[in-house]
Amino acid sequence: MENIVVTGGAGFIGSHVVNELIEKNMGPIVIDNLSSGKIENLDPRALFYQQDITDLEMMERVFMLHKPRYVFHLAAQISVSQSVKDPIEDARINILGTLNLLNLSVKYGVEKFIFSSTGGAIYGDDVSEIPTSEKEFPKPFSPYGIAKFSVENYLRFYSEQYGLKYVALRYANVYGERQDPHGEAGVVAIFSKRMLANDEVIIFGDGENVRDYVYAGDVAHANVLAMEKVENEVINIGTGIGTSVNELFALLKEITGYQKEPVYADPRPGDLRKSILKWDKAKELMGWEPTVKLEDGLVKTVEFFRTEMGASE
Ligand SMILES: O=c1ccn([C@@H]2O[C@H](COP(=O)(O)OP(=O)(O)O[C@H]3O[C@H](CO)[C@H](O)[C@H](O)[C@H]3O)[C@@H](O)[C@H]2O)c(=O)[nH]1
Repeated sequence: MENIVVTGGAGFIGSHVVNELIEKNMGPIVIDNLSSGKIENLDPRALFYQQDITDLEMMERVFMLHKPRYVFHLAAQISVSQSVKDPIEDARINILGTLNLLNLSVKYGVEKFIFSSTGGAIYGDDVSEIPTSEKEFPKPFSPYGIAKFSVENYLRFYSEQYGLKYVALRYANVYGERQDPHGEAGVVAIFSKRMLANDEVIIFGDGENVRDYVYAGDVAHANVLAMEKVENEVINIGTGIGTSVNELFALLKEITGYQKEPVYADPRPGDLRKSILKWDKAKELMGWEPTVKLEDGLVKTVEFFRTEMGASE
């Protein structure tokens, strides 16, 4: 069996990638420091190292031992607002941690490096077209987006200099089972959990900010297709469909049976007004398309939180 490393495999999106690989009988080796990932997220059939990507010595041991053919890199400092508060820490993990993995990938002969980048945080607000394609030159507005774009540039360098093949996937707003609703996580997880607990739901601003919500299972599938079908490309992964926070609230209200009205609060500083991604390139190059409609994905997500909350009562 080919060895495949998934960093961040105990995290939200990473655990979906792990599941998809296991379904395909490609049991992966997971590296995760459990800073935001959880052991419960992880399929027990995956081989697990609780290690930090910034620890070069430990990373080298894993690479030396397993000589992976493919690396899916999803471990990251995931909070945009945290990156604004502490750009150095964000860069330490998201840039320097990634460079550790890139150096080791070259040294130990990794065939392809599949990187989780961002669509929402990379293009910024001032775009020439919405839905936005990969042709748009990135103008990231946060240290988080700057770090992701830096890594994309390093990937190009490593491929030209050392022949390391790569794919960078720029995700829209990913939602689904196992998203962590605490702190800075995505709006779908936050709203779902609050509605199920009958807590207040807060909408920042007027609720007309628009996002492109893509289901985590579809994102996981895009990762596996990227491994199999393309090289040295940057590819958007989204649905091309925009949904406002007010619309999202209404959909989740219906699904959960929530009775309260939302509480409108001040706009969140730095929030984009509108972000929607074109996904034609993903279709063209690797035959990917979003398969789970938002309504259906929300039902699955709410079901997950309902079960999880029931289990912890
Ligand atoms: O309690 C909340 C939480 C969010 N929102 C609104 O919901 C929309 C989406 O916010 P998210 O925090 O879910 O996501 P962002 O669009 O800010 O996206 C950022 O946060 C995401 C977290 O899932 C990803 O990291 C993504 O890459 C990054 O750009 C925004 O208009 C936000 O103001 C609310 O109204 N109430």
